[in-house]
Amino acid sequence: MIEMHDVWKRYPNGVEALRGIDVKIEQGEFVYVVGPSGAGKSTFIKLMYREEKPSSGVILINGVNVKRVRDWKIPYLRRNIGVVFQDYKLLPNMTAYENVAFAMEAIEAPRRQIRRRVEEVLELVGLEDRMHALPSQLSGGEQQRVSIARAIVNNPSFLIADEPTGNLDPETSWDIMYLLQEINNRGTTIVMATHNKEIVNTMRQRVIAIEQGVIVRDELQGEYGYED
Ligand SMILES: Nc1ncnc2c1ncn2[C@@H]1O[C@H](COP(=O)(O)OP(=O)(O)OP(=O)(O)O)[C@@H](O)[C@H]1O
Repeated sequence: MIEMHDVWKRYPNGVEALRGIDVKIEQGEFVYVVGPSGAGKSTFIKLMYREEKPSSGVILINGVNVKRVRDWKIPYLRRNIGVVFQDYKLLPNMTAYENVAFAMEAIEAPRRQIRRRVEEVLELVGLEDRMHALPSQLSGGEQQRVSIARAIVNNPSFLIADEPTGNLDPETSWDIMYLLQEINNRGTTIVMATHNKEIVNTMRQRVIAIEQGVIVRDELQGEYGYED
């Protein structure tokens, strides 16, 4: 479970990106985070994987207060949280296989486990035939599949995605959504910030809307609710 209690985020330049966030996300949920540009969606998501720290308030990830986690323990916290970005963030000089394996090497998984598990997740995302390709040899949708494989390879409880379909055409975006749905069906909690109205309105999952740093709407089977 992810819990936030009266969470505020003030950046050093004085911008208050989040102003008193209270939220609970249970294991197994699929949650869309929507809202206008600059509303605080990315900040909300960055706090979950501790890319940013809250200025005040408490964030618990499976009961662990992320503020109290010492820096050297962050890799262990992150092991439980896979992250997917709009621009994939793959290492350009490593193959698809190596990009995914790297995430297991980082947590010092046993070598014999790595090969089996990396092949398994690349198969799950439909890339078993492309595993020795470099990112530059893959389409945007394929690169996003690699990044999803990398995010789930260590079996995290949570998958956090910031605009994962932002650079993809509508058809490829839907392929990625079906993949995320399949991962959610297997028990992984998914939190996804998005501007994709069609996807949110078709999937009808929980929707949290943020405006000016405040949660203004939190609905099960919600709608996108904006025009863009
Ligand atoms: N590192 C930072 N330093 C200072 N201000 C920041 C920083 N990151 C974000 N902000 C500001 O905080 C506010 C919220 O930004 P955030 O990126 O969380 O919004 P967003 O809802 O994700 O927007 P978008 O939909 O455009 O990605 C904005 O006013 C932004 O300019």
